[in-house]
Amino acid sequence: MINKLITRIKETNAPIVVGLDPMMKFVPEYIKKAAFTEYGETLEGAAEAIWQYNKGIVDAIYDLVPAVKPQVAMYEQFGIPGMVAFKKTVDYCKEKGLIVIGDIKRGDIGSTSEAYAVGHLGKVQVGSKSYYGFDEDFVTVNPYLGSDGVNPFVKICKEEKKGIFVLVKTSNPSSGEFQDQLVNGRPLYELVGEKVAAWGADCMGDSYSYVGAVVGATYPEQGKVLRKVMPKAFILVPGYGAQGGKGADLVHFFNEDGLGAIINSSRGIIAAYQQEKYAQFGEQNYADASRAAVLDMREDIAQALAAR
Ligand SMILES: O=c1ccn([C@@H]2O[C@H](COP(=O)(O)O)[C@@H](O)[C@H]2O)c(=O)[nH]1
Repeated sequence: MINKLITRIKETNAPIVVGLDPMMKFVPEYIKKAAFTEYGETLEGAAEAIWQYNKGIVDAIYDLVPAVKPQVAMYEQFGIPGMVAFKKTVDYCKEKGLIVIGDIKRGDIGSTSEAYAVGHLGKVQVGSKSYYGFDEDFVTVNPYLGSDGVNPFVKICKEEKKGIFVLVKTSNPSSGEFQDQLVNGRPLYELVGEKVAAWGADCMGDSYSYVGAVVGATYPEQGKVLRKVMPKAFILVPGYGAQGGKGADLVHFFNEDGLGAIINSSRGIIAAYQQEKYAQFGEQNYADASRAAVLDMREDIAQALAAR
C-alpha cells in the first residue's frame, strides 16, 4: 500500500490527504433537512447527514488527491449509526480509488492492540470463515504503550500489505508536555522516532517503509530533525490550515526526492465554504469550495517545495 500511495502522489502531484472530519456545524442545512425528514433528529439522522456530506466532498475531490483520512471520533460520537457512516465512507472512498487512512490513534497492551489491528486492517476469524471489519488501508497508532502495543499492527500490515502512521510529535499546543521531555538529554519524540525507524526497517516497500510517522506541521523544526532520524518513514503531517501550518513550514518534512511526506487538511478543506475566501460558492456548492481549497493547497505546497 505504501507503493500505491507514492504512485498516486506522483500521479496527482498532490502530497495531500483530505481529512474527513465531519462536524454537524459544517453540514449544509439542506443536507441536514433531508436527513432529518427521513430519519428524524436522531443518531440515524445525524449519521445520514454526515454520510451525504462526505459523499459530496469525495465526489468533488477524488481525482485530485491520493488519500483521505476519516477521523473516527467524528463518527463514533453518533454511536452505532455513526460507525456505520464511517464504514460507508471508507468503502465509498476505496471504490473511488482513494487510499484510506483511518485516524483511529489506537494502541494498547498486545492482545488488545491485536484486536484493534484485526478490526481495522485485517480479517477477524468467525468459525471457519474470516471477515474484514473496517478495512482501512492505513491507520494511525499511538506508540506510548511501547513495542507490544505496536507490533500487532506491524504483523497485520505485513500480512495484508497495509501500513501504519505512528504518533511521534503531535501537532497540538500541549504536545510538548510529555513528548518534549528530555530522556538522557534527548526529547522523547526523538526516541520514538528512532523506534519508528527500527520498527519499519524490515517493512520496506520499494523506497519507503510502510511503518510511517505522524509529525505536526505546527512543529517544523522538530520535523526537520525527525526527517533525518527516520529517513525511510513516510510522514503524515497534520496541522496545515485550520491549526496554522503553512506551505513554508512543510518543506523540511520532505526528502530530497520530493517525497516522504503527505500533508493533511481537514476543516480547511471540508468546511472551506464557511471561510471568507470561498464564501462565494455558497452552502449549495460546498463541495466545489472543497475542490477549490484542495487546488489552492496543492499550489501552496508546490510553491514552497520549488522555493526550497
Ligand atoms: O498530531 C496530530 C495527529 C492527528 N491530528 C488529526 O488530524 C486532523 C486535523 O484536522 P484539521 O481540521 O486539519 O486541524 C484531525 O482529525 C486530528 O485529530 C492532528 O490534528 N494532529
